[in-house]
Amino acid sequence: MKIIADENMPNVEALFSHLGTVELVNGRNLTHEQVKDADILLVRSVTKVTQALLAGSSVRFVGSATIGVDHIDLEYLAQANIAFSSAPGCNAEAVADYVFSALSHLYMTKKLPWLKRKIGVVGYGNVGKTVYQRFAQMGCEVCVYDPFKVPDQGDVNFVSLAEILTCDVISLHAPLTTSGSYPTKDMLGAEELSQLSSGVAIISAGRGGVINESALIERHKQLQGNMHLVLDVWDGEPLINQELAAIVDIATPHIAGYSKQGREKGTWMVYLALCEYLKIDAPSVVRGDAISAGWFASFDLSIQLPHEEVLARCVQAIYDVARDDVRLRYKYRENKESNVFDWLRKNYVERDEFNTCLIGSTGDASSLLGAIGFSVK
Ligand SMILES: NC(=O)C1=CN([C@@H]2O[C@H](COP(=O)(O)OP(=O)(O)OC[C@H]3O[C@@H](n4cnc5c(N)ncnc54)[C@H](O)[C@@H]3O)[C@@H](O)[C@H]2O)C=CC1
Ligand SMILES: O=C(O)C(=O)[C@H](O)COP(=O)(O)O
Repeated sequence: MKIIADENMPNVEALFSHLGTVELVNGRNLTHEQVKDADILLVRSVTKVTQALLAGSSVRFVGSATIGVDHIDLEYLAQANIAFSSAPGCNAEAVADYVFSALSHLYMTKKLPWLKRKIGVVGYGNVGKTVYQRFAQMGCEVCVYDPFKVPDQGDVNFVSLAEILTCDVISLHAPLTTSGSYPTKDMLGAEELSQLSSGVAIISAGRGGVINESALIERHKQLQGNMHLVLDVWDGEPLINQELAAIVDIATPHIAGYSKQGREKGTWMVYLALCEYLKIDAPSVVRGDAISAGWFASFDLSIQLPHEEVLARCVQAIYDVARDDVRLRYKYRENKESNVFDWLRKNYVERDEFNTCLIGSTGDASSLLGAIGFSVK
């Protein structure tokens, strides 16, 4: 059996080699020629899986080690009887960590006191729910907009998009969609952005294109720069709008989900799905072999203040989003080519999830850290 796999899937050879021959490829430039005699295709979000890529090939299973599926023509796969599996939720914790690292950065650099502000989350799927629940458990005033969720889910504070636009912090976790009753393409356009107040913080870690970038630049001008912007995703990746990158607080190359554990979970979930499709028992590889432990086993806090600075110091010890912003800006200064974006992603400096680290004391600060995603005793 021939398996073609994106070279950026961690552990792919170790996990899949017993099923067939694994050939690693650059997913961004994958061609029909490369896949035509493969049986299994394993991709990440940079490969457009379309009829043009697969028609006439022997591929019968496509696995995407990602949450988002906007790069996959699902209709074509169904019609061509090609099985498909993605990795729902694999990196939801990683994206939530990114959000809290971004807020920690805004606190440490601009003293933005987010704990007491009104927070709005867009999208209540695996990522949005994780982010929402972290804020809710911390006692923050948080609301969420998701037109596809019926507002009967316990005490979740579902609101309209108009209300989200009144929030002090807005975190976007909707997929990119261009059809249906609530398409997300340009969901935050000029009209919506005009509702935002001065001093708002926007974190965009869903998909590029959900915010209209020209309208965002314009609104930033109108507010005389009094907006805090954290962008992980961009319209037209792997190119990024340099005018926009220049005005944002944090610019990263679509790596919000790139924790070591999140990426490993993606490969692992697709591996289990393929074993199921092939009707074979996944051999004695247990989850613990496929998902790494973190570098810092635990922290013992000597301070118990429930304060953004205590949270920020712990968060930044595990993952400081500023390092990814600095790397991006440095690389683009050196080289303006489009491959900078993919280079940064391919050569990503590993990071762990907060949950790999145990907080070794009790009290207000440790319960907030538990809510933020750390493990607590
Ligand atoms: N930056 C990164 O590295 C990553 C980005 N993502 C992106 O984040 C998105 C969300 O991830 P998950 O929560 O796991 O996906 P999910 O599929 O579990 O949930 C998406 C949610 O968005 C909602 N939604 C759809 N249209 C909406 C609209 N117009 N307004 C508000 N909500 C809407 C859906 O009802 C659903 O509840 C993914 O589709 C993916 O594009 C995911 C992982 C990593
Ligand atoms: O899971 C998703 O959805 C994502 O956005 C991925 O984390 C993006 O990573 P790549 O698949 O582009 O490596």
